[in-house]
Amino acid sequence: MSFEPRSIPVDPDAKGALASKGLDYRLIDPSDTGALDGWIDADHRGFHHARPREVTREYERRVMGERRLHGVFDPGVPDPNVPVATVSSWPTGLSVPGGRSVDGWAVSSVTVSPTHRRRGIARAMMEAELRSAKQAGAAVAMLTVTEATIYGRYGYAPAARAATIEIDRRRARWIGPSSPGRVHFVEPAALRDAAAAISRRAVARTPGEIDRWSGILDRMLGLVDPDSDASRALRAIRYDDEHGQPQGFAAFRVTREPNEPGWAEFDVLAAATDDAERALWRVLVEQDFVSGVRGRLRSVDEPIEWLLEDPRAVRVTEASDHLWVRIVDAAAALGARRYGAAGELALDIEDPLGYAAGRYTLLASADGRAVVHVPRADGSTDGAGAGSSGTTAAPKRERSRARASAEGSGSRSAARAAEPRSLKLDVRDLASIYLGGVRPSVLARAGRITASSNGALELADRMFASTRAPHLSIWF
Ligand SMILES: CC(=O)SCCNC(=O)CCNC(=O)[C@H](O)C(C)(C)COP(=O)(O)OP(=O)(O)OC[C@H]1O[C@@H](n2cnc3c(N)ncnc32)[C@H](O)[C@@H]1OP(=O)(O)O
Repeated sequence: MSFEPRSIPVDPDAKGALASKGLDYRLIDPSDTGALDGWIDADHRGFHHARPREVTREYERRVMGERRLHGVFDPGVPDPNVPVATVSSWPTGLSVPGGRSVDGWAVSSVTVSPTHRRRGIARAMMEAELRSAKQAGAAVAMLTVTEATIYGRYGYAPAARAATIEIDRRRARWIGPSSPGRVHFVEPAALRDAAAAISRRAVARTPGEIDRWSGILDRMLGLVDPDSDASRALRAIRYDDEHGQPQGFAAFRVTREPNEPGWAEFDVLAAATDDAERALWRVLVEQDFVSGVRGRLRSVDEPIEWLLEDPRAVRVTEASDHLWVRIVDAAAALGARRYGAAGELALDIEDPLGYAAGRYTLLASADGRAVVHVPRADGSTDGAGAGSSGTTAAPKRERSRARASAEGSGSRSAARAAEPRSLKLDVRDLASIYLGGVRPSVLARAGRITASSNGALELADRMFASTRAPHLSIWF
């Protein structure tokens, strides 16, 4: 990814709104180390982290230097170099059903100093980020959240969940197939290149994952501060297939009291193949001298329960919202993913901020590709998406092929005469069904989606289904 963080100008509306409160909202120049360090200090303070040590600061400079950083400055505070509010953002791919990716805008590091809270600073920054996302050509904006009540007001909604899974070691008798390759212990530093390649493939096959940025693997593998106790406790394993090709890795640590069996805990298990996923799980759950294994940020449909004789050895101790998505360009977003069933479905989207409002008609063919008819300012519609992540108008031939496939040969004329089946939904509900994380019929039962008929709801469930449950396995 190559992105010039300052290629989009500072949002004039947010600048004006904050200036009226005596505050200066501005972009940080990453080559100005003093300004960058002030921003990093504010970010750490905002998330209640300790002041960064030099190794952490150097890492943060490297990672944050590639992002678009805004700070809000108050000239009246004792250290005016440290902003009273921060936000970071960057363009990145989001994996969607069908092994494809959509252009996304990641938002992170949203902090407002407790001395300046509830004056509308976060709102000004968040609304500016949506305008920047639109300007950058992103179809969706996304974030992970500290609290689930903050971001709905900007149109974000939970789109992929994550689970904490615990396995009771004594009951974990493996009955799954043996993988043909081998698992090896490796030094974390030696794993870096293979881990990057494996992660790219693991991300591509999992809707809900976002592209990894340079530096995140250093954090996962304990390479940011390798001499710290936490990094030295980290053990890394790699799965090589029967041809010796690396296909998966995990990093775990065993926490324990002296002479007591401990818990093997991991936040990272990335697999490019099912063989790799099974083999890594197996080594983790078959360790001796541990009472249990705890995996964080795992998928809500992890297959581990089906790989052990006693399914009750597995407990999901937490499962909650993790990735939050905001649809910024509905045509591009809807056109990027593949659909689980052929059909024609109209979506009447309400969006108080205007980005995605209007009627979009989805025409999905049996191969999962969809043409999206988008509203135009004059009230007419135009074709867009065409199953790609772009928003170019769908070629006529492609549209008629999709329509023919969606309608089926027997009922073609009847279907053409009828109004398309439709759903009425808020932009947040669209975000929640977008990756297949929840069925539209569940949101209809919750009174959030209104369908034109039971048939429309049933079709929507089938169309928006994803073979693989959406899953994001990192915080960002
Ligand atoms: C993507 C991420 O980075 S997630 C990390 C979020 N950051 C944190 O949790 C760090 C600690 N918290 C903070 O820094 C701040 O309290 C923030 C960023 C959550 C809020 O900043 P503020 O400037 O106080 O928010 P602001 O005054 O703009 O409020 C905007 C709206 O959000 C609401 N809001 C603010 N904080 C919260 C909260 N914690 N829970 C629910 N609603 C909230 C306000 O009531 C307001 O609602 P309204 O405009 O609809 O009436």
